[in-house]
Amino acid sequence: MAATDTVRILLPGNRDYEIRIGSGLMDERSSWQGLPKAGAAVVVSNETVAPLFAERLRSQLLSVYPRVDLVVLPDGEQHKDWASLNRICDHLLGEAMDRRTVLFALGGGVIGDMTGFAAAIYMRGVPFVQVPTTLLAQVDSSVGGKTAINHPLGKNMLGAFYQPERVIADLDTLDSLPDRELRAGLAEVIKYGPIADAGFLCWIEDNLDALLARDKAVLGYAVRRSCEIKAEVVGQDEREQGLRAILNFGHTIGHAIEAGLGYGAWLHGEAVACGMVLAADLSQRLGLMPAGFVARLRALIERADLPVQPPKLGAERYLQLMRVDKKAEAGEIRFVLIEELGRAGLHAVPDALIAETLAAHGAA
Ligand SMILES: NC(=O)c1ccc[n+]([C@@H]2O[C@H](COP(=O)([O-])OP(=O)(O)OC[C@H]3O[C@@H](n4cnc5c(N)ncnc54)[C@H](O)[C@@H]3O)[C@@H](O)[C@H]2O)c1
Ligand SMILES: O=C(O)C(=O)C[C@@H](O)[C@H](O)[C@H](O)COP(=O)(O)O
Ligand SMILES: [Zn+2]
Repeated sequence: MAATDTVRILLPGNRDYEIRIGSGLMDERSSWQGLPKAGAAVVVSNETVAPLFAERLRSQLLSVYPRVDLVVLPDGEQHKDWASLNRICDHLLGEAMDRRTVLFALGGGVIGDMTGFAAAIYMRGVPFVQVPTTLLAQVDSSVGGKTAINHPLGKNMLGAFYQPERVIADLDTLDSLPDRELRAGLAEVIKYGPIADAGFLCWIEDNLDALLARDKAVLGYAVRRSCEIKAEVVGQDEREQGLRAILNFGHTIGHAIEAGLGYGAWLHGEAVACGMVLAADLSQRLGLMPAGFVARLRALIERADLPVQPPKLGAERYLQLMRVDKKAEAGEIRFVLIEELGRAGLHAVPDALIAETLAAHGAA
């Protein structure tokens, strides 16, 4: 078994938690020791992931908690909604779970975001642990405490900042992940290069084939470096008052694509990949980056077999969707743009330039 990597996220008020990354962590007793004590644990998962891992997790947790329940939700981004959130809350209340109860999010980002939100609001807050089983969740969504559900009018519009007790990223769980989901996760890995670490972008370019071939050591490094970058950013700006917005590179258009097409039509990572190409293009149009950067990022995204051509929703529809983006202020749409390789910032972009860029990419 490979060694476990631990990334620690340090937060204001002397709060911190560990992100443990490695093979076989699910079946390791120490993964589940030292968590808050409770009379019960509740594992939240979905119809796809529960049959794969829930019994293994449950049997480990039974050595720590006297009772371990399982809540199984329908699978899919279209179910990241009130109905699913209510199902978690209904179970907790129906079983009279007290405020010490520990929730375990077993699955991808959809389960992680919803379980975290349920933990944030149940009895005004119970502890929760992230057990991410997709690449996307291991490199991004399980870390940093953004929890949410979607609204038909906008992505992740209802949620809370609420940090987990620990993240257990068992690389072996990725063995069963469909290729399309692996590629979607790579979009968020690629994101970290332009916004924070030019060297990591080169490393991804050099190792993309190994990542796609699921080389465990290479995947492990991608997860660790991604978590290190995210932990560093979130540690400085937990509630997105400034710096943290850089993690939204590619998301302004990405979220518009997801909501505009209906949740689940494109995967989150696919929408972000395409959104990064357009945001890179905007960075060039505003004179921040040379054309070579746009071509380089686009080539990498294409090599990862991720989409670079946005759906044709029309400029007006895109603008309407982006006006409810969380980064928008007073109707002004703001994008995370690349300022130099490894550095990004938030920029207000005029509607006309956005429309021009969308048209240039066949989206208008
Ligand atoms: N909170 C954050 O900071 C943050 C960051 C990035 C993304 N997100 C959110 O995360 C979500 C996307 O997450 P995702 O890409 O993990 O999608 P997902 O949770 O829908 O999982 C993708 C698919 O893979 C399946 N799956 C999960 N693990 C598996 C495994 N080991 N083997 C086989 N199948 C498996 C799932 O059932 C699902 O069908 C979006 O809702 C996005 O908004 C949140
Ligand atoms: O953690 C963050 O901050 C991010 O922006 C990470 C993103 O990859 C993620 O998709 C996040 O959920 C988007 O946040 P939102 O605030 O735009 O909903
Ligand atoms: Zn994202």
